[in-house]
Amino acid sequence: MVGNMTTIVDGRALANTLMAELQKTVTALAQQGVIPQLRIVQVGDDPASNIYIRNKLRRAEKLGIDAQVVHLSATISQADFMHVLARLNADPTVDAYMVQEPLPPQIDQSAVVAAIDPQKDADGFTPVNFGHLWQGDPGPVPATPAGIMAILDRYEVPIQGKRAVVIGRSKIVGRPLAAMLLNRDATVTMAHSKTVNLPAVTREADILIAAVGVPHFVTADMVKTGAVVIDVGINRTAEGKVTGDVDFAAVAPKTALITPVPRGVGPMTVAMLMQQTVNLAKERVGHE
Ligand SMILES: NC(=O)C1=CN([C@@H]2O[C@H](COP(=O)(O)OP(=O)(O)OC[C@H]3O[C@@H](n4cnc5c(N)ncnc54)[C@H](OP(=O)(O)O)[C@@H]3O)[C@@H](O)[C@H]2O)C=CC1
Ligand SMILES: Nc1nc(=O)c2c([nH]1)NC[C@@H]1CN(c3ccc(C(=O)N[C@@H](CCC(=O)O)C(=O)O)cc3)C=[N+]21
Repeated sequence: MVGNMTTIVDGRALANTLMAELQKTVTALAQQGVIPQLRIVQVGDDPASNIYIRNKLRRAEKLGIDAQVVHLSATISQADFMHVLARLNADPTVDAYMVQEPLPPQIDQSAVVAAIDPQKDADGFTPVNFGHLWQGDPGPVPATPAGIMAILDRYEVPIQGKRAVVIGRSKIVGRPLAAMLLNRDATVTMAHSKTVNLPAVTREADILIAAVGVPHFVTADMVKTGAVVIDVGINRTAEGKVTGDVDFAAVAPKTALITPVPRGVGPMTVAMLMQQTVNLAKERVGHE
């Protein structure tokens, strides 16, 4: 075992470093009279969403970004929801907004995402920005995969030519992350619930990313010695603690670098949302 050679990522410290850098930009914008405006659309009262949104508001306040929650009833109709989005699109004072997921079943998630103005798309979830990402063009991108790429870069993990395996193909993590890794010249495999003999696939990975939503899903036998392992999972235990998708105690000693949960990818997600909000505000000022 090479346990003494394992780097454990400190996502909170890295997020703090990036936010200190971003602070300079926010201060400079404030001197021009510009305060970045972020809106978070929340539908209902999902307890996990409450925690994430609180983290986002706290971070924004610290930076001097004006972030406000647009709170909608869990029983809102599709038509009323679309009106809210149209208002946000038309409001010239709003730089960026996001619709927190999950959404209630009566809401058509694809229609909602497609209705967001791509120039205000804080999450990079709109079809237009997804298209830009898969074409390798610039634009707003989803925060969680952006945070993962920032971790890889700041910890100087080589990506070009490496074999990356992403477990999970969601719109918010797996798919955009695969595009980002591909754009950086990794050889990317997207694994999911229909993948046959998953451990054989994951053992090939130089960079293994788990975005599954199942505690302890990635076990030591699935990991190549010396691999980089990124754990995206946020799973709540019966005792109310959060745990990732990786069996950390067993897997960490085999890895060159691993992210913990909490304090791994999660804080980076919030940091990337802030960065993107500032970027979109800068673009608005540039167009004025
Ligand atoms: N740290 C952060 O900032 C964030 C954390 N998360 C966390 O990441 C995790 C994943 O979230 P999200 O991407 O939204 O998840 P989804 O539930 O949308 O997707 C899960 C993915 O895992 C795949 N999967 C499920 N079971 C298996 C299996 N047995 N073998 C292989 N693949 C499987 C599914 O495959 P299939 O498509 O075939 O069904 C699906 O693609 C969750 O724990 C979530 O809380 C999410 C967003 C941000
Ligand atoms: N439109 C949309 N965009 C999202 O980006 C989005 C979403 N919907 N729905 C849910 C997921 C999840 N997500 C997280 C944000 C912060 C932490 C976070 O701050 N985590 C901390 C604290 C964890 C805790 O204590 O719960 C940590 O991992 O250390 C985690 C997860 C964003 N998501």
